[in-house]
Amino acid sequence: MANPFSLEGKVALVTGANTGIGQGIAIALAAAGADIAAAGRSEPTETQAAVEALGRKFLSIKADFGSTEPVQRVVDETVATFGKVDILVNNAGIIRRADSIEFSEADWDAVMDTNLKVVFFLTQAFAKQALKRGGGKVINIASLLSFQGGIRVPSYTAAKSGLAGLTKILANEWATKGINVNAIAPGYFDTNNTEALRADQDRNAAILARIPAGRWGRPEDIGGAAVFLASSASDYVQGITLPVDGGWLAR
Ligand SMILES: NC(=O)c1ccc[n+]([C@@H]2O[C@H](COP(=O)([O-])OP(=O)(O)OC[C@H]3O[C@@H](n4cnc5c(N)ncnc54)[C@H](O)[C@@H]3O)[C@@H](O)[C@H]2O)c1
Ligand SMILES: O=C(O)C(=O)C[C@H](O)[C@H](O)CO
Repeated sequence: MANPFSLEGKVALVTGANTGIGQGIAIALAAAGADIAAAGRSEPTETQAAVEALGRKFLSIKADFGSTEPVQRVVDETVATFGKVDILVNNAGIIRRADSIEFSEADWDAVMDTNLKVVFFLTQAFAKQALKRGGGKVINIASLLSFQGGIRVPSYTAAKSGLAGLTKILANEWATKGINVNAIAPGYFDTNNTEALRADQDRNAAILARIPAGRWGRPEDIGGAAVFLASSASDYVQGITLPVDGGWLAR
């Protein structure tokens, strides 16, 4: 039996792959055999070196996902270099924290645009080329706040809950057309995104006390779930949001 987790010959487009969770995912996909197109606004970092050390190709695409402007270009540039895109990982995302009573329209729009609207239109651009080629895999990076309310993050919770719903509708639409659409819900991971939470001693302690695994997640904790959802091992898995949370939701 062929290895169902192999990504040999596959091309993955990962947004926000130069840091944190996106970096963990890009390196794991490369270790499973995929070439990587990394689209985002930051410079290539150790992600590029790690992917190339694994013998895979790495393409860096500059893109600001604060609007839908770059979505078609990002898919086109990946296809121009690699001939196709098999796997899309919608990882780039932002968070804004404030009480709902004073939450600004600018912060609402920024989070909803980057974390939800742009994800939809990038996925649409990806699917147009994937459908012509017989299919592909979409992985959306959701959150525990796809399931729970959270604290002082109204637009983030709305966007990540919406992303779990979007994952289901797209899975429904494309399940017979060879595209799998699933999501991963990371728990509390030690990245830029959560720096402010670790800087607050009380909040940090409360978070750690609630995680059965007893520690923050690390970027390398997320790769296995991404390889599963990117590979033929998950061909009959559709529309799920898979927690990778050290047991947070089990508590
Ligand atoms: N850290 C956590 O605990 C946690 C938990 C659940 C979900 N997430 C999600 O994981 C994803 C990655 O976040 P992270 O924790 O690795 O933090 P991070 O800040 O290191 O990563 C976010 C990435 O998205 C990119 N990005 C953000 N806005 C962008 C824009 N307008 N254009 C282009 N790129 C942009 C950043 O450059 C960065 O590379 C996000 O969607 C986040 O919501 C994080
Ligand atoms: O609750 C917060 O303030 C967060 O930062 C949420 C985390 O980033 C994460 O999305 C939880 O899964």
